Amino acid sequence: MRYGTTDALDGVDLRLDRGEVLALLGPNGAGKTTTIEILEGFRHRSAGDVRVLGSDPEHGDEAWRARLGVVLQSWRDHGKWRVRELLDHLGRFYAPYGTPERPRPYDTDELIALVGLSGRAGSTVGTLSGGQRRRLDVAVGLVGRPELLFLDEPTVGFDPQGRQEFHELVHRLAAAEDTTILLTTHDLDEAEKLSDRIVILAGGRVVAEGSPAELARRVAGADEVRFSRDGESYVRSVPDGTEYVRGLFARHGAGIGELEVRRARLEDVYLALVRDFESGQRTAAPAELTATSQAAAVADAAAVADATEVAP
Ligand SMILES: Nc1ncnc2c1ncn2[C@@H]1O[C@H](COP(=O)(O)OP(=O)(O)OP(=O)(O)O)[C@@H](O)[C@H]1O
Repeated sequence: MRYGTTDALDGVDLRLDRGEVLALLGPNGAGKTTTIEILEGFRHRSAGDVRVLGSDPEHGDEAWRARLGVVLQSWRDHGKWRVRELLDHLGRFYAPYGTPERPRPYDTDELIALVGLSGRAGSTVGTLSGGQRRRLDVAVGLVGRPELLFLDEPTVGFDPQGRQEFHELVHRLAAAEDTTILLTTHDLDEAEKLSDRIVILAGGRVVAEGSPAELARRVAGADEVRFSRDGESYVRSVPDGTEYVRGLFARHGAGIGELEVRRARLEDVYLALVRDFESGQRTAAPAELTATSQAAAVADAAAVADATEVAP
């Protein structure tokens, strides 16, 4: 994807399997939104091959579109509609595309309950709080019971309880409804909790890819062990915390106190990778992290060259 003379995405190659939850992470301007807008068919790519649910998004018809759910970063209109009315209305567009396995649309009240808006079903959209508005955005994305759901920073403005309920919803959608989910977030804890696989973009390129655990293992001296002995405090950075602690007790037994083991978190890997990238040390994913799974392709994006934009 090129804007003018700037490559916003270069050589991005990704694949999602049915029922998989993939999180796209990366600093501001990394190319996350551009990637998902290309996959949604909202943006003409400059070059490269893309297949989403078997079709090129630029040529996707209504029946194809009905199988997708989209939650954009922000969406402001319909202020005078009431929550139930709006979802009822939008749901009607999906009715012709229902199948026995995937009845469309969702029952409106069931959907409202699913996103935790039952108390506001009769309220006008303009009177919702920021977090409630975001829940409605998620409901709009879900109303057609999508097979593939795009979520661009879905939990911005959610309170902790809303966030947890949303995480449960995502797990339920992926497990019970086999919904494939591609999400972007700046919340690394959220990415770690929600996703089967994480792709980290920086400067329009994939700089790392793997499960949260695989990525966490990438940090050298991954575990941090803190303890005290004879009144002195120690901090050690070691590859395997369990083995180190075993040795510690074998040598010093009851002399060890205040033990704390901290495993490497996704946040450590993420910050290290982005720092490397920004200092010019890393421009592409390490080979061992780029192997992707072989199962059915849902989305495949690649890019370089010249571009025009289409309105969503
Ligand atoms: N319509 C546009 N015209 C020109 N450049 C654009 C356009 N849209 C995005 N860009 C540029 O493309 C790059 C990627 O932007 P994108 O919005 O995809 O990043 P992002 O990873 O989603 O960022 P954020 O985390 O801030 O949402 C940025 O450098 C941005 O300035």
